[in-house]
Amino acid sequence: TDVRVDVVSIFPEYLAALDISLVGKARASGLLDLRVHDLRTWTTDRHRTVDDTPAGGGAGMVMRPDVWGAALDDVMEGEPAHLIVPTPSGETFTQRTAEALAEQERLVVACGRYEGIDARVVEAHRAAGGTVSELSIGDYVLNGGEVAALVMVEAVARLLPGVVGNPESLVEESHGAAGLLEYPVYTKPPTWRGLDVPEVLLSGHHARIARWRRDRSLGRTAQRRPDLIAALDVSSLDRADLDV
Ligand SMILES: Nc1nc2cc(Br)ccc2s1
Repeated sequence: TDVRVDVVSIFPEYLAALDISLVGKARASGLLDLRVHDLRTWTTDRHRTVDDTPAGGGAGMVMRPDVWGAALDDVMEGEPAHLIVPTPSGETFTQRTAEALAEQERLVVACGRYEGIDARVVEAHRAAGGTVSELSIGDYVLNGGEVAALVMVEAVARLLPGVVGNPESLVEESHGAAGLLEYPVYTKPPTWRGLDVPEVLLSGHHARIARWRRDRSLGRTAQRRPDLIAALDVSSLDRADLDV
């Protein structure tokens, strides 16, 4: 069944990038029903106010629960959609998260700005029986959730059957099932600016090529992401890999 994704933001034009390329094709082909909404649609005053001062004081502004509540009620149309709230204080969004979200039929992404959204919006959704994921795309602070929404929607959309032309290309990739980083890739010409493609890749020996690639993935992962080595499911490596 097709996936419906609704994104609510005060900068809906930020999400226009999703009209391009893969996600754009998925939308055009009906695989992905992506709708973007302007939060200010649900404001109640002449100034279309979405924020107010933080309870307990402090700098910045907080997004109002009443405006968000009205928006999410409308967007969800009574259906129990999974609510995603990008936030620097969220759990880290990983490829595993993307795989889990790609199983959902409906996703609603609430893009916060300022210091965030009044916590009661998430609390009310849970109290109404809804599910919520508060997710961060990394340990850096953005100015709002829109960039995170772009990242998450793309990461999920490309996992939907039919979105990526060749599903094969989904198998071998960084952070894939094996949990390793990708090996370096080459194409023609065999020599370029005095630099050669590694001989083994031109040898036609598929077992050797596979071994070279596995070695390079392991080496790269150990070098750049030792944290992934710790998490590595050793059983996914065949014996030949271990006598490195
Ligand atoms: N890493 C992230 N930073 C931010 C900042 C704001 Br403001 C909203 C969402 C996110 S996700």
